[in-house]
Formats: sequence, structure tokens, C-alpha cells
Amino acid sequence: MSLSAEIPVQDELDYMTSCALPTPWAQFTLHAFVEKATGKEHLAMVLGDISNGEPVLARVHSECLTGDVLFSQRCDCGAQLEGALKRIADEGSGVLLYLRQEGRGIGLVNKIRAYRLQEAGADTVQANEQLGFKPDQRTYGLVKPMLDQFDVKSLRLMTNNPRKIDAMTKLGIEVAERVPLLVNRNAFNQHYLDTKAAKLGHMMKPLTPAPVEDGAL
Ligand SMILES: Nc1nc2c(ncn2[C@@H]2O[C@H](COP(=O)(O)OP(=O)(O)OP(=O)(O)O)[C@@H](O)[C@H]2O)c(=O)[nH]1
Ligand SMILES: [Zn+2]
Repeated sequence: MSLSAEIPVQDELDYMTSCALPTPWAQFTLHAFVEKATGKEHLAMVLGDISNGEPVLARVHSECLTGDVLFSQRCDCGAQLEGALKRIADEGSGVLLYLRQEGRGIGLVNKIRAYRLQEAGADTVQANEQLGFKPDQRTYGLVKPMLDQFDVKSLRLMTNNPRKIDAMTKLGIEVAERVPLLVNRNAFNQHYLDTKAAKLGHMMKPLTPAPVEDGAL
């Protein structure tokens, strides 16, 4: 990429720079943005031609240091990150936005506090509320200027979260297709995933089958 691309392009964000990022699955280009209001560094991993007007295979991933980096099995984040990058590599093009909204927007220390409350019996939603937060504090406004940088207007979005799809639509980004991302259900995260499905609307089949009603078979 030429240096002339390294200029501020958006009100909310500065586009900073890029480099090649070899991964086990493909060589992506890593683009760095800085959010003006907070100084947070947000990332885009791009593979192939995503500016050709076709819907782009995409993942809008929220930071989860424990899951993405420290191999935590409490959640499905690390496996979703890997699964999304593999799928983009398999298809030969796509984009992964890595948004620094750790702990559904409450930050790492508060997420650890929330985990501690979950160890005492709260579920993931109750734990946030006990700490004085909404169940999900995330916003997605930065997705628009990040995608504008690559002239992307339509997504094949890898997610199970209907609120993420609504947020894209409200930003004027078309979600041409939802691509489910169901990975790494395990003994440690099944209650968390079932709570996401029951209370946060995530589109996931519960692990425990619903009771069969009389006469249903
Ligand atoms: N506050 C809080 N945040 C959590 C917890 N577990 C994971 N997270 C954070 O939740 C975010 C990921 O959200 P998820 O609900 O797993 O997934 P999603 O992004 O809404 O939906 P998908 O696109 O389907 O993955 C990351 O920022 C994690 O750090 C938890 O128990 N409490
Ligand atoms: Zn996680």
C-alpha cells in the first residue's frame, strides 16, 4: 500500500498503516485504525479483493483477551476467531474487524469481576447487571468508517448475534447473508452459550434438548 493511503479519512477514526500478516491459514493484510475519542487501536484483517462490489465474507469480532489469547474455554471467542479466519482463507477473500470492546464493552478487569460473580452463581447477564452495567455495552458505529476504508457495503456476516445484524443494517451496511459460527461448545461454556441464546437472543441450538411433549412423537 502506498504511503498516500496513510492519511486521516474519517471523523471518528484515523487510518494509520498496514502490513502483511502471515497466519497458519493465509497471508492477510493487517490494517490499523485509531479511534479519536478513546485512542483505542482497532484492526482489520483483509484477504483478497474485498472492494469489487460483491457481498464480503466478514466477521465483526469483539476483543476477548481471555478467549482470543489465553485459550479460555469459558466462552467461544477464540474458536470463533480462528474459525472465521479459516473460513475467509478457505474462500480466498474476506475481512475480519477486531474491535477493542473487551468484555462486551465493560473492559477486562470488570469482565474478570463478572466471571467471579458467575462462579458465585450469577449468569453472564446477571453478573453484568450486578456490576452496574447493561448486559451488553457494545456499540458498532466504528464498523461503518472501517468498512468505508475498503469500499465495502454489503456483508456475508459470520455471527449468531441478531443485534449485530440489526446494528449493521442501521449503519447502512447490507447483511446479504448470515453465516452461522457455531464452534467450541464445551463443558465449561455450555451454560454461558445457553444464557446467550436465552437472554441475549443468539441463534444457537441449546445443548439440552427441549422436553418432548406428550403425543409429539
Ligand atoms: N461481560 C462479559 N463479557 C463477556 C463474557 N464472556 C465473553 N465476553 C465478551 O463478549 C464478547 C463476545 O461476545 P459474544 O456474546 O460471545 O458474541 P457476539 O460477538 O455477541 O456474537 P457472535 O457474533 O455470534 O460471536 C467479547 O467482548 C468477550 O470479551 C462474560 O461472561 N461477561
Ligand atoms: Zn470470550
